[in-house]
Amino acid sequence: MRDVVFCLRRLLTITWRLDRRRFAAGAGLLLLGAIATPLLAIGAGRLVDDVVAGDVASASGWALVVAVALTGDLMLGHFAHLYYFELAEETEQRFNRDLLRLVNAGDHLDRADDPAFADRIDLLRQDVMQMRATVQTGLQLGATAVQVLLTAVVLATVSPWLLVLAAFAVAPVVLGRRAEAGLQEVREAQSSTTRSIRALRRLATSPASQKEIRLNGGTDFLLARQGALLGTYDEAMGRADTRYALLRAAGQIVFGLAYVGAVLGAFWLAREGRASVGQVVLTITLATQLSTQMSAGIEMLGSVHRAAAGLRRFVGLEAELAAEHATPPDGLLPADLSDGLRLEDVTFVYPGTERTVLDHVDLHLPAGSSVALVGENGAGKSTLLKLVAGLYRPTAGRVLVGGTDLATVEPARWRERTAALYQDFARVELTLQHSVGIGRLADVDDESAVAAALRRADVGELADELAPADVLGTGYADGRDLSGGQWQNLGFARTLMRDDPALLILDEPAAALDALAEQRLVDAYQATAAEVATTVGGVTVFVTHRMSTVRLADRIVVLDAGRVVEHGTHAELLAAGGRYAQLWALQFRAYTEG
Ligand SMILES: Nc1ncnc2c1ncn2[C@@H]1O[C@H](COP(=O)(O)OP(=O)(O)OP(=O)(O)O)[C@@H](O)[C@H]1O
Repeated sequence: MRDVVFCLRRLLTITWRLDRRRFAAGAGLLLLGAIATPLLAIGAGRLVDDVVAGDVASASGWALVVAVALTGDLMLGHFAHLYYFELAEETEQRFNRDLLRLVNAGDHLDRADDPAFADRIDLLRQDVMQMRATVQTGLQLGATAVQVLLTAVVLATVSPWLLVLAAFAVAPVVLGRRAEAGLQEVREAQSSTTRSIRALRRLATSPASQKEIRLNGGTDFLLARQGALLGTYDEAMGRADTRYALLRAAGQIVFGLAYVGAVLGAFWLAREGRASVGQVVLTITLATQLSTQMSAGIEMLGSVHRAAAGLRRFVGLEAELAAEHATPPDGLLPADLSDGLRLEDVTFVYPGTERTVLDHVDLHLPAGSSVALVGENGAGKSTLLKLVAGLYRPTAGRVLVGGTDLATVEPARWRERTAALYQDFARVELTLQHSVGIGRLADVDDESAVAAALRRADVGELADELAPADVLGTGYADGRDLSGGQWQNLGFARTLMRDDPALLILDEPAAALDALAEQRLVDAYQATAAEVATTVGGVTVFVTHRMSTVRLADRIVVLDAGRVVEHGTHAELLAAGGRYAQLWALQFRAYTEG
């Protein structure tokens, strides 16, 4: 019961604050409807007594009361619905906004990269739907409680003994609650199965994976796996559902027996001359209403209970994130960044994993230099880029910017000075103007700034083909989808919206580009790197597997299994005859033999 009280108090307080007018109107109409139901029973009882006594005038009056109560009973709920429907929608929007904030809370990516976190967010999205429904259910539950109370009071006017019936009505509630709790436990125990089912569904339906799955005829394979998981889930839930139904039925039987007792008791009172025919009718009507109210109440309690579990998850995550970000660093960047970037004995392990991805890395990236990171797949290049961008904090060691530990700098300060295009660049499905402009929020609507960024990225042809107001992507009915390379080009332009970065990061910026576009990008990148170096002394760090681009860098750093194994200029590393020289020879041979 604590859960129910917690949920209703929290949720109804939120809805009350969101829209007092709709709340008051919806709740008021529901309450009036709640009063109409017992009034109907009272009117019907009195009407019968007047008919038996032949009192036409009074009978007409009570008939009118019955008619009004009946109309109220039927109509008020509908009118209330108009109000609480919108209230529920506002509440859903508010929770969705909060969820978005929670997902994007914090200045680091520790959470965003964590699949368990993604799963929690997935679950919270469903919880929000449940909470939306509970706004309506919560108000209806309040009205039902009032109905039950009034029904009990009216029953007591016939005979206080009839209150025993109301007491027996508690049995289905208690057993129903226990049944619901059991169901919830099984649902939670099955959460890893439902998580796998969701992951398979995503795999089978996401546009990114669908092509390959179809080509390989993998649909049946996925369906079979999903079928097996669904089988496990259905078996566990089937057993729980049966138990649930039996417990609820037991509660209803207890109440049913009490109901028969109450009706027989009313007959007995009438036969003894201690109750009128009308009071027998009243008792039968109220007892029937009580049964309906109790069973509706149990349903509603179950729904509130489910919402309470969701709300606790929500509040828990809020508290967790608030504690994590309680004291973010608030230091400033040093005015003098001439020392460039330094990694001092940096070791890194992704949160929730055990493998060391960067292992005691010491590195100096001088101001105004361009640095290429080279290494095999999984060597740790992208991870190093995320660390210098401040998206992750080193597990051990320090990243220094202009001699200041990045861990002490307010994250937003460093973000303002960092421009990055990552390997898994975003397809920002907005208008061309916003898709590029979002790279520097202050200029998001500035057409000339976007045009300049497109020019710097040398993607003029694409820009000529599109108008700033053209909507991009498949997320909109009239959106225009772009090729992978075109999206990457726009990503590059977005990165170049910042024209004064202290750090410019390009992680495989040409992976999706054709040869011509790649050459353009390399030229544009070189021009930008040179500009960044001379104007603001910025450092450009890039990752590419194409050695012809790597050689253009001032310094080359070779990573192997999370360690820096070589660094120097192209000429120095060739002369050293180490790993870099091998890689160079390999690609050079491939070209000449090809
Ligand atoms: N979010 C993550 N959570 C856990 N491990 C990760 C995560 N991202 C990367 N890794 C692991 O860290 C190691 C280094 O990955 P990283 O992406 O830095 O390599 P890379 O050198 O950039 O590789 P590639 O050339 O393939 O892009 C890999 O073993 C990878 O599996």
